Amino acid sequence: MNTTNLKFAIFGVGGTGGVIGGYLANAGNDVTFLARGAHLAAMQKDGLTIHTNHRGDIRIKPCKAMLADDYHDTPDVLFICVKYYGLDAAIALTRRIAGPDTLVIPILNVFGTGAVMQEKLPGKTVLDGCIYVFAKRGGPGIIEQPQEILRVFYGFRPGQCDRLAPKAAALENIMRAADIHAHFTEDIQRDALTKFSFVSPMGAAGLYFGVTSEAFQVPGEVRETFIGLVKEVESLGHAMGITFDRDLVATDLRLMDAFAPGLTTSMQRDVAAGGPSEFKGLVSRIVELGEKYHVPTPLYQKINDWGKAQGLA
Ligand SMILES: NC(=O)C1=CN([C@@H]2O[C@H](COP(=O)(O)OP(=O)(O)OC[C@H]3O[C@@H](n4cnc5c(N)ncnc54)[C@H](OP(=O)(O)O)[C@@H]3O)[C@@H](O)[C@H]2O)C=CC1
Ligand SMILES: CC(C)(CO)C(=O)C(=O)O
Repeated sequence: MNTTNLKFAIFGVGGTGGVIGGYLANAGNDVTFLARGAHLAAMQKDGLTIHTNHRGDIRIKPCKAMLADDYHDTPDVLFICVKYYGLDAAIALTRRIAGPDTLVIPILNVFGTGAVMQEKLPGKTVLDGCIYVFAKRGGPGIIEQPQEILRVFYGFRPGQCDRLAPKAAALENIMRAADIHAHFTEDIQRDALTKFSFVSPMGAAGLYFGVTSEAFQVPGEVRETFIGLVKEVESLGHAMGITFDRDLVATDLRLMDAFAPGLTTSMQRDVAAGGPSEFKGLVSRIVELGEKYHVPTPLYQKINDWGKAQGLA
């Protein structure tokens, strides 16, 4: 298995896919961006530009970009970077293009996405993953990344065949060389739920109170609700048999307190834009899991009921 020159395909070139693919391509890797519409047309004509606040503009030109339907190669690594409501298309694409040696890595915020995909894709290797980044699409061909944070975790779930572990380990080095803080972790469920324990409470409370990052950084109802939601996720994790390697409340508060003012989660931005959102995967899912594992989730229930009344769930 050649792990020195990996071929990457990125499905979904928005905030996350644009940054992962853009950094990899900028470091000289072979990256194909699978996109659509005016964004695709702009990438094909003018390349992909990532505006960052910490290292200026990153420009990928020429940029290998095409419609997913036009991709007929077999990538070594396929990053799935669409929203949860785009997962059916991701599953169909993976079924068609992933080979026996392809690592498929979904980085979605919705905990458990890899297992959901794997169930529908026997014979493929779908890991689980998550990402810490703030990024969104600007105009066509443009990604905005206003914060420096960029960490990607991925790994095999317990019991999953890890025949491709050497390739997954090589990937970690390739990503690090591209300035992506990658972690090929031995406990992706722990690490993905740790990430979830931040983004879900921030998104849920942010929507419920209609606030952005600075409101979480001062004592009061917003911060207390955030802490309460983190604790509910933590209890659920314990009930699911996950052992965390850190205090989630302290970790999540530290992360929150370091944020610039005015930041929101991608779910909040989707709701603000009036389109579909990941509310079901990020909020309702915890209520369902709470019922399944007999863990009380009163704050999630309250916000879920509110979200249902708003038409979000
Ligand atoms: N953005 C962020 O800062 C973070 C996001 N996340 C999570 O990462 C996941 C991805 O989010 P994000 O990157 O923000 O999402 P975006 O909406 O920014 O990007 C998704 C992209 O996928 C494209 N897409 C969807 N379906 C197809 C298709 N069939 N063919 C081609 N392109 C397609 C969309 O195109 P179109 O616009 O045409 O629909 C869009 O450009 C989510 O689970 C999110 O919660 C996690 C951490 C941070
Ligand atoms: C935690 C956060 C806010 C940044 O990684 C995120 O995941 C999101 O915007 O969806």
